Amino acid sequence: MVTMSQLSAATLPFGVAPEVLPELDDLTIGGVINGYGIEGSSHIYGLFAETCSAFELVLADGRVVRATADNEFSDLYKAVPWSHGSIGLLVGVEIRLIPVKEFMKVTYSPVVGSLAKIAEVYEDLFCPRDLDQDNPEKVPDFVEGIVYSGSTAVITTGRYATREEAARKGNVINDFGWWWKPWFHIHAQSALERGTFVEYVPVRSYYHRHTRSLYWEGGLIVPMGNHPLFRLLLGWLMPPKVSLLKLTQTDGIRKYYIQRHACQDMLVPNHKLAACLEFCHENFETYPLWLCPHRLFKTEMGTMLDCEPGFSSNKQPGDTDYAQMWTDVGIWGVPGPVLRCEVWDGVQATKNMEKWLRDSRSYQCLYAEVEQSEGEFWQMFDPSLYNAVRNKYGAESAFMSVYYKISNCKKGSKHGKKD
Ligand SMILES: NC(=O)C1=CN([C@@H]2O[C@H](COP(=O)(O)OP(=O)(O)OC[C@H]3O[C@@H](n4cnc5c(N)ncnc54)[C@H](OP(=O)(O)O)[C@@H]3O)[C@@H](O)[C@H]2O)C=CC1
Ligand SMILES: C=C(/C=C/[C@@H](C)[C@H]1CC[C@H]2C3=CC=C4C[C@@H](O)CC[C@]4(C)[C@H]3CC[C@]12C)C(C)C
Repeated sequence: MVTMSQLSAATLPFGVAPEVLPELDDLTIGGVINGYGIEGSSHIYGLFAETCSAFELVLADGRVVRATADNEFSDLYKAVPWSHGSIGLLVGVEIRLIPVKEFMKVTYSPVVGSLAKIAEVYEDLFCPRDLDQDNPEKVPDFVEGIVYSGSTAVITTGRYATREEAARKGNVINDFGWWWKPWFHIHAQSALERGTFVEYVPVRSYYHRHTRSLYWEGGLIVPMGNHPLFRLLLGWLMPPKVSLLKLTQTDGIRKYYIQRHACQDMLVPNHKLAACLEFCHENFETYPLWLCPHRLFKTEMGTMLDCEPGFSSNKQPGDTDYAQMWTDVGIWGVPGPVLRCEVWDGVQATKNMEKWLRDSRSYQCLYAEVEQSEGEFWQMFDPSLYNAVRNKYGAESAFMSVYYKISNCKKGSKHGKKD
């Protein structure tokens, strides 16, 4: 139950931070490990779970074990991410910390052109085609892309900077973490008019930059939330607690979100990004889209997700023998056809997306609505290690299987179809 906000507050006074710190204040360590956690530094370090060196778990038989990548419980260590609490209860975690500086030098670069051009510029900014593996300083510490329409995007890159550098004459310091400041994605969008600009941001405000507006979902819940007067007087109230929203969600709101709203993340290898953006445009036409690069590591044991088969012999910019460069495409908001009052079927759009992902050997994020069948789900994810670990540690008789926990088939029944 330790949150991302508590984590950064506890580590930054010592000049250190986790390698990957997902942006929303209230996400929990347990949630981002058993589900998945990502941030603009994941192109270097991978997903949050990969930055942890040990998990302490309570197993179905009551044993408390410490699992690491190379002890007798290494199978548990590999199987916990994406398992959604269906293997054991995570009660302790050892997280790797890195030394960090007090500021982030943020560069906002506008891109105008086709979706294919956006994908190309985005990729060039964090893994240049001439990437020299011996020159890692060419690679920024943080990267994210926000695609505002079928032809416009702003890619932001961040590099840690000292207080002295930030304070140098001519540099702009902008602490956009304050409640009266414009929401981050709106501020970033101004690069489309201003052109490329650079500013220095206190590092904690940068880490949590999407909290106040829940990326851009906050605008749907509080439509006037970014109005200057609202920000000035009531901005400190933002964001509404996601757990409270979930708890108070009525059937009507839930149906609206499933049928007339998109909230999905697609994980794709980078060389499929342009095709994925085209697919998103045809299937959802929802903007902005979020692009967050991350490395996916090849593992000997296999996990629920792994690199694309054959990637080592078909290496793309940024790939190594042991990790492939992927991107999380976040699709959150009201689809174009719904805005234009046209017919649009949210369930069908999700099914289309799941099929596209299965056909492309890519993955869906499981916090979202999952419509695919159990058989299709296990075509997308690799069940080998997951099933072996559940069987070996007695989880099968204690915890519901991940598919029944997260999929739509359980809705309406307390324990899911299988139970
Ligand atoms: N940048 C990012 O990475 C972001 C990620 N997210 C998504 O939000 C989720 C995290 O949200 P959060 O509210 O913290 O988590 P949730 O409470 O939604 O938990 C996510 C899953 O992990 C399980 N879980 C949580 N803690 C434990 C634990 N200690 N031991 C075993 N299982 C556990 C939950 O099981 P149970 O249901 O039984 O509680 C649930 O299935 C992530 O999984 C991610 O998909 C959202 C926004 C940003
Ligand atoms: C996974 C990522 C980001 C996801 C966020 C955009 C969504 C995660 C949880 C989402 C929400 C949860 C519950 C809600 C209650 C509803 O009544 C309203 C919608 C919502 C607030 C919904 C909004 C989107 C999320 C915050 C990435 C970054 C990996």
